[in-house]
Order: sequence, then structure tokens, then C-alpha cells
Amino acid sequence: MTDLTKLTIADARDGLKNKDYTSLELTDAFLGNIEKANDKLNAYVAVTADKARNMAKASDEKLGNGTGGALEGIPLGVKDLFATEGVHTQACSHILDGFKPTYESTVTANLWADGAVMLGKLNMDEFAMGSSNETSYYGNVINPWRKAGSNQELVPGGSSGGSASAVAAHLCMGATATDTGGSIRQPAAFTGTVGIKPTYGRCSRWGTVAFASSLDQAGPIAQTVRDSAILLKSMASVDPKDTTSVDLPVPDYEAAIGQSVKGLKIGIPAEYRMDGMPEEINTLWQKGIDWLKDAGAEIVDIAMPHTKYALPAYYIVAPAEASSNLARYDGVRYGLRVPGKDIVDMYENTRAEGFGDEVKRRILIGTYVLSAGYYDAYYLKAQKVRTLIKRDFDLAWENGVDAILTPATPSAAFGVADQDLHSDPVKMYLNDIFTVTVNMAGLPGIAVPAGLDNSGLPLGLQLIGKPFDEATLFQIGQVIEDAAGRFEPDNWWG
Ligand SMILES: NC(=O)C[C@H](N)C(=O)O
Repeated sequence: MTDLTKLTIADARDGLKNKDYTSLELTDAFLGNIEKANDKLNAYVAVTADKARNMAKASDEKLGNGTGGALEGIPLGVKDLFATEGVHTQACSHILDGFKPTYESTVTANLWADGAVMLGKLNMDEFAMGSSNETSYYGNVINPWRKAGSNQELVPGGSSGGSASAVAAHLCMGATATDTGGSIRQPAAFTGTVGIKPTYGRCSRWGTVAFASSLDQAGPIAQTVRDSAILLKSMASVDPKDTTSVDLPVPDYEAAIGQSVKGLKIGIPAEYRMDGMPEEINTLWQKGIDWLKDAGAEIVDIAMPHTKYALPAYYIVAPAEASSNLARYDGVRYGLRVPGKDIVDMYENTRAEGFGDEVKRRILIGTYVLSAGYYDAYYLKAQKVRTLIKRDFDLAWENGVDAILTPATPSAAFGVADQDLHSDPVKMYLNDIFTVTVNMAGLPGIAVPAGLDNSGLPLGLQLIGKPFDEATLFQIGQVIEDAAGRFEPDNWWG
């Protein structure tokens, strides 16, 4: 019998409708994989097996009487950042110990309304701060990929490392994720999966634990471009509960798949050719250019002169917003409370024990750049830089560019506990060099697997689109997927 967990969402959707198998069988197959693999990969921090089986049974009934939704019976994983009613939601932080929301996030509610089945909550960097999934209170996630002939454990990227690892290892068919500076696209690139960060305002942020509110955006991680299009269609909505939700209809993204890219203008920004970037990344980028050229797209050079300021500006804006958002964790309202001699002592004890080092570092940076005397020099300047970054993109669109092609990350997945990266946080932050510009400008960006490096690890290319033009990213992304092929890690985990 075929391994049901290897199916794409698109195929499973057809198989379920044809009654080739039931959602319960599909769900049990994934629960079986999780049981075998989670000890080794640490992708899930909570498995909701009973809930999953109940949801699957309800889906089977609907599939039986022809009332199923667009994702009826499809088992998914949920990043621990999304509020799920009555279920573990801790942003993988100690400070949210025991927190179970009384309500559901809009994004997950949309998925369940379309019939998807929840397998559990996925590991992530604490409060989505990180690029390696090593800041999680629940321990790091392991990338199912390894270098050829090596047993070294590699990181899956972050902060949605649990989502990416679970999709790559077939512990779910697709997963929700979020991206503030690259947290969907970088882990997707590190695990050979597809990740799209939609335009800011496309998915509701209601019920998603806030990190940096002007940058955070939800999106899917999936095995294929088509599956990402299917998931985003369900996740996205116009939501009066989120004032930044934009009132535009959600198109049928899947309809863009398979459409020709002939005549589309693809911009190549020279500023993304960084000094010291491994030659393999440049080679991969050139391959992508050639594939799109062969498919009839027009390749044009574009200038993005403010690119080099994006990373420092992001690491001012994001911590500033984080320091404000995280002020609410005081030991009174949610999760952990560490007693003290008075209330101030209790606040201090709770926050000292509840937050990990990276979160504390961001809170300190954030309060510093917002403090009197430094606000103008740092925060205000970073906001001005943000406008200039957005203008670089606006100019490209005004010149008729339909999408921009860049590498997704400056390297392939690196080793767990890499001393070089951990000794200097700025080196870790460099992982976001190609992705933060997109968040700063509020644009959509997709990472698509495009090849393997010399040691056999996946690498991704990124496509950046015009506001609310995710459809074009799926259209071009499919051409890259078709040209590159799909990539599977060797199953060493069980
Ligand atoms: N949240 C993200 O998008 C990840 C980014 N590396 C950060 O640590 O801010």
C-alpha cells in the first residue's frame, strides 16, 4: 500500500474525495510518523491525537455526504504561536507555562472551517526570535536533512523550524508558520520545503502571539508550490478583528499554477550579491535566472540601493516592537508566576526566569532604542530607512517589474550549537539578510527549493512580489519547482 504520508495535499484532496482512503486513516498514518520520529526531531511540542481523530471522523462524515470544505480531512501542524482553543499555546516560552487560550486564532479557525485536521503544536524559536530554532524553551528542532555521509545534527532554521522540519519529514501535510524577518522562508530553504510570507495584511494576526506587530505575518509551509497556494487560500481572510487586515478578496491562488511566465519581467538586484557569499549560492541564483529565461520570462537588472541598511534597521524596529509587546508578560495575567516579596519583585522574578537569553537581549535592545535621547538616533532613523527600502521596491514595480528573484538564504543549514554563530549574535542575524527587506516593505515573498549544495543539503530561491500579488509568486514558483525537481531527505529517523 502507498505511504499516505508521502502524498501532497493536492493528491490527498482527490484521494479523500474518491474514497481511496479515509481522513482517519490519513490522520493515523501521520500520528504514527510523529510517534516514531518526534523523539529524534523534536518538531512537535504537543500532539493532539484525540482531537485529530475526532476532527478526522467529522471530516469523513462530511466527505461521505459531499459537504466537505476545501481542506476536508487534511492533517496539518500548527506553529505554537497561534492561539488554539484549549490547546498548548506558549510561543515555546517558559513564561507562558500552562497557557491554554479560550479562543482560536483567525488563521487556524479558517483552516478548521475548511475541514483541516489539527495534529498538534509545532516547536519554534521562543516568541519567534531566532534563525535556528535553538532559542525554544522546549529544546532545538533537528533538521531531517544531513550532509551526505555525515551524522552531524543540523538546525532546521527558524523561527518556524518545527513547521519546516515536520513538513520535510512527513509529520504533517502542511503547517502554519509566521514570518517577521524570514521565519517562514529561511526554514523552508533549510529543509527543502516551500514557504510563503504573504503581503502584510493578507492573513489576520488576530490570535497570533505578537512579536513585532508591523512586520509579523502568517503563512504556510508545505511540500510543493501548489500545496502552499491551497493552504494560503484557506488561511487568508479579511478580518474585522485585526485592523491591519486588508479588505481585498482572497483570490484562487491555485489557478495561477501552470500559467505561463512568458513575458513576465523578473528583476535581479545586484545588491543581493553579497561579499563572501558561497559560490554555490551565486550558481544557484544563476540557474534560477536561466530557468525563468528558458520559460520565456524577461530578466532585467534592477537597483535596490538601500538593501544594505535593511538588516540593521530590522534589528532596531523588531526589538523595539517586541519590547512593547512582551511587556504584557508580568506574571499576573498569563502563564508563569515566580513569587517575590512584593509585586515589583514578583514581576522581576517572573520575567527573569520566564524569558530566555535571546528574548531578553531583544527586550534590552528594544527599550534602549526607544528610550529618551536614543529614540531619534535609532528608532526614528530606522523607520526612515524602512521608507527608503520600500521605495526601492516601488521603483521596480513602477518600471514594470513583475517579481524579483534572489537567493533565499546566504548558506545551507548549519550545525546545531555552531560556536561561530552563537559567539556573535550578529552573525546569526545575517541569516535574514535576503528576507528582512521583504518584511520591512510589507511585500509577499516565497522560498522555493531549487537545488542541493555540494554536501547534499537543500538550497532555496526567493521570489518577491508586488503587494497582494501572491498569485504571480505561485505562478513563477511552480516554474522553478518544475525545473529544479523536488528533494527528499534520507529517512534516518524511523
Ligand atoms: N521571526 C523571524 O522572522 C526570524 C528572525 N530571524 C528574527 O529572529 O527576528
